[in-house]
Amino acid sequence: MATKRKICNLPFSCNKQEVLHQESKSCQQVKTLREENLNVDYMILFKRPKADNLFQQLEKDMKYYDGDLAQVKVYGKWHPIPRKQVAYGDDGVYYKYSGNRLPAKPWSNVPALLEIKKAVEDALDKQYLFNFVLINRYKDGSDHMGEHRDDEKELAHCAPIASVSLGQARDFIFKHKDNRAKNKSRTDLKPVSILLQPGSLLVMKPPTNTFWYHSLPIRKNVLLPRINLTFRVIS
Ligand SMILES: O=C(O)CCC(=O)C(=O)O
Ligand SMILES: [Fe+2]
Repeated sequence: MATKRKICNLPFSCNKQEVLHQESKSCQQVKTLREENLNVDYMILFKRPKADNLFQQLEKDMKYYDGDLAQVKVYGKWHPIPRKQVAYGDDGVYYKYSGNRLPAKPWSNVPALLEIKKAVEDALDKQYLFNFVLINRYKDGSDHMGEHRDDEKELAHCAPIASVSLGQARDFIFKHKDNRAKNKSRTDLKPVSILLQPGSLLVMKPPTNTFWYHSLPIRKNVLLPRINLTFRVIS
């Protein structure tokens, strides 16, 4: 069974984004991405060759979903996902995502996951204990993830989503909900792009996912695989 735990060590209000993250002693440099209601930090968590070594361990040990769990529902229709996906986490935790109910496999099946989770929690000054990670593997630049917000109600509203990238660097793009194809009422809020390097940690803090979509677009010139791990707190 999923256990309930105290999730927020600090009081959070959407007007006080600055309380959520203090720079970790282990991180040299934090790049901050700030826009209206966009509150994102970026840092290198694992240097080479450590990042390459973790990538190889995950390639060896990770078992991705197949069958129904490898599909997503878009506008009521099921499609194969354009990448591979799996979730790991605490016993009994699951995540409802794009029409699927993803049950977490045990952390202990993949020792490198526990090491990465600890490094992420340390980088965030142990303010959050993550009980779930969604993992996506992009075999090359044709695999991708469309524009979405991670705003499911099961996600603890006060906690960030901590995204670790390994393998090939890929572009990642934020778009404000009021400056997308169908609604351009805020054209002053331009898309924000960042190249996610191997070994990097991107911390998407509230209220980013309420206001900004993000995507990993197709990049035909990318020939090598990438693994992304989004650590989450499911309440
Ligand atoms: O692969 C990435 O960097 C994006 C992953 C993502 O947005 C997600 O898992 O929700
Ligand atoms: Fe996402």
